[in-house]
Amino acid sequence: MSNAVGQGAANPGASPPASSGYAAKPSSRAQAGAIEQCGAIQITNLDFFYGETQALRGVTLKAPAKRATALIGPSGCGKSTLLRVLNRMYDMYPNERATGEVEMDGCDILGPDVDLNLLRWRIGMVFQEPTPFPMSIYDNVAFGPRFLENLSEGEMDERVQETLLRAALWNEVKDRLSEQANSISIGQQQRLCIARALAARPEVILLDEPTSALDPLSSLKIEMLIADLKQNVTILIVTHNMEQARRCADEVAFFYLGEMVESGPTAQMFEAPLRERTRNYFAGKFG
Ligand SMILES: Nc1ncnc2c1ncn2[C@@H]1O[C@H](COP(=O)(O)OP(=O)(O)OP(=O)(O)O)[C@@H](O)[C@H]1O
Repeated sequence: MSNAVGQGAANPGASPPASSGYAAKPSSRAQAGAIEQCGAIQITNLDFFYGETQALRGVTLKAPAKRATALIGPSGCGKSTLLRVLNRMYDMYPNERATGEVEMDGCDILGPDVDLNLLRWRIGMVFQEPTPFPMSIYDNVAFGPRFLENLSEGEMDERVQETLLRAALWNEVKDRLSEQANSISIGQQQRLCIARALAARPEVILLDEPTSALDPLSSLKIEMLIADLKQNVTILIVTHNMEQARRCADEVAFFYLGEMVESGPTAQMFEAPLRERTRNYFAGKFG
C-alpha cells in the first residue's frame, strides 16, 4: 500500500507540546498506574451558557472508561452542548462559556493550560452529517497521526490499514485509498470519519447522532462498530433513537431542559427508571 497523494495533504507537522495541563501521555499514565482508567470522564456541577442563554444547569455525570454512555432527551435539552464542552469546541466562540468541573482520568479538561489541539484528538468527535476532509481516503485517516506522531511511511501505511480494519471499512476501500473521501457512500464516509478519529488512538469518541443521516444498513454497521470499539475506547453517543440507545449503550443519561435528570445502567433506565419525568419520557408522554 502506498499513499498516492503523498505529503500533499494538510499536515500541521506540529509535535504535541512538551507540557499541557491535560495531556498525560500513555507512558506517564502507565507509570501512574492509571492505565485501566483511560477515558473515564467525571462531570461535576457543569453550567454552560450561550451568551445569556443557559443550556446546561448543574450537570453531574460519570461516563465510565471503555463503556458506551447514551445521552437521551427531548430536542433542545443540551445533549449536543455537553459533547461540545467535552472537547472544548465552545472555545472557538467568544460568547460561550462553561463553569464547573470536567475531568478525564483526573485531569482537568476545562483548565486554561489545556492544549486544545491535542485534547480534540484525545477526545475525538463525529457529527450527524459525515465531515470527511477534502482530501484522499488515506490522508483523512493519516491526518491525526501526522499531527501527533513521527511515523515512517511504512508505519503510517500500517496505521491506516489497521485503523480502517477497526472501522470495518478496509475491505470496501483498500483499492481506493488515493480517491477523494467524498467519492464513497455517505455511510462509508461516516465510518471514515470514525476511522479518522480512531487513528489518533483517542481515549474517548463523542458521537452526535451518528446514524441519523444514514440508511438502515449503514446505521447497523455503525452500531456494530460501536459495540466493537467500546472494548478499547470510551464512547458518548447522543441519539434520539431509543432502541439504538438500548442496543448500544451500557449507561444511559436522561436530560431535560438542560438538567441531567437521571442516569444509570441501560437495563435499569429502561425497565425501572427512578424519576417520574424519565418514566413519562420513555412512555412517550412528551418528546
Ligand atoms: N449557538 C447557540 N446559541 C444560542 N443558543 C443555542 C445555541 N446552540 C444551542 N442553543 C440552545 O441551547 C439549548 C441546548 O441545545 P442543544 O443543541 O445542546 O440540545 P440537544 O438536546 O442536543 O437538541 P437536539 O436533540 O435537537 O439536537 C437549546 O435551548 C438551544 O436552543
